[in-house]
Amino acid sequence: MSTPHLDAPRDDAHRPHLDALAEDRHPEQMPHRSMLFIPGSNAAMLSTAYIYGADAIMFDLEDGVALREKDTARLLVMQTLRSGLYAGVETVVRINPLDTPFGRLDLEAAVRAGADVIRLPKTETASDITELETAVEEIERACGREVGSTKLMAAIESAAGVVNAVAIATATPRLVSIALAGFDYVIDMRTTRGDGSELFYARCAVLHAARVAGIAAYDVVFSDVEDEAGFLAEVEVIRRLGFDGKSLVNPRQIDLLHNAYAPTQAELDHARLVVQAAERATEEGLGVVSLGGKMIDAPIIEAARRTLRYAAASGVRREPQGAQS
Ligand SMILES: CC(=O)SCCNC(=O)CCNC(=O)[C@H](O)C(C)(C)COP(=O)(O)OP(=O)(O)OC[C@H]1O[C@@H](n2cnc3c(N)ncnc32)[C@H](O)[C@@H]1OP(=O)(O)O
Ligand SMILES: O=C([O-])CC(=O)C(=O)O
Ligand SMILES: [Mg+2]
Repeated sequence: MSTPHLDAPRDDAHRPHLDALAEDRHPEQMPHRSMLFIPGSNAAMLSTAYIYGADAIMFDLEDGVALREKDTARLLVMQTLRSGLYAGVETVVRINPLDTPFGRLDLEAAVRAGADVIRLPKTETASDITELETAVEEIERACGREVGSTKLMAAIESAAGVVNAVAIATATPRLVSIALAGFDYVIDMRTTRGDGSELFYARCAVLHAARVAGIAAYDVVFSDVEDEAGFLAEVEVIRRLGFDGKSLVNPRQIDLLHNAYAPTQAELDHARLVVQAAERATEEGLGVVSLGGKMIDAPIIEAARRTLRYAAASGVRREPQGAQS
């Protein structure tokens, strides 16, 4: 099967002058749309996946790796992190839970090799995160990594995790994002994946927790990589709810997701006008900003800046073939 977007040059024609307009390029202000899972035991995927353009790459040591391959996967991921191949991408390592025989070994390897973020699966309580933080700090001190430089993220995979989502999301400033993990969650809830109604409460709870904490929120993986329409329908739901993005299992899903999060040309044009009007008002020392006779307030300016950031990251939305006028 072919690998779309592998050889395609980045299409910068959609991105004129946007970098200058998206004024804040600090990593915390950048979109967190896509986090691509790579099984840590798959050497071929590890050696090529930096080319796909995901916002973050997640090297998996947990459920995507067979028991007999746990040690090999840990070594492979460590070597990959040290290789420098992923220098331009946010690197995330999903470790095994700390109460398994592999968790501490995974953590030690990931922190020492310089992972940007540790993803803790099956997080159920705030103390799961504070315990992780204590262990990370010990390793940072032991290996000379700056204390606090390893960020954390929590994956919520159970009813307990959902109920404790706010406490988890606010457990430490090291926590930069939170993800809902649908497969384990529906098992815990004694249901199955369906039309999305089975995830509605959990999605809202995780999302509200993320917003209270001021961190990014990732939605569940969509496992049928052949079902493009189903994937896009799910993306539209989670984008409308307010998720920053999704965990992904296949490179083909990256561009579909980024395009769905890109603003339309009309949204971009409006955002530019709003930001320009706001900047003019600041220069002229005016307290109130007006555009076309309408007052523009802070939330509108913030939304416009967010639109520019998304456009800077992925250009203007391409409509599906046949939908263009
Ligand atoms: C519930 C959970 O815990 S989910 C998390 C654990 N699961 C995972 O990590 C699954 C990761 N994904 C995969 O293994 C695969 O994408 C599958 C099994 C879902 C689909 O496999 P395929 O149908 O073979 O994928 P596809 O045909 O699109 O592969 C095309 C190319 O993309 C590569 N590729 C596929 N998935 C990935 C990935 N996640 N990361 C990097 N490269 C990938 C393939 O190696 C292949 O490369 P090649 O053309 O150089 O040979
Ligand atoms: O963490 C994820 O996104 C995938 C996962 O483990 C799950 O759905 O159970
Ligand atoms: Mg899981």
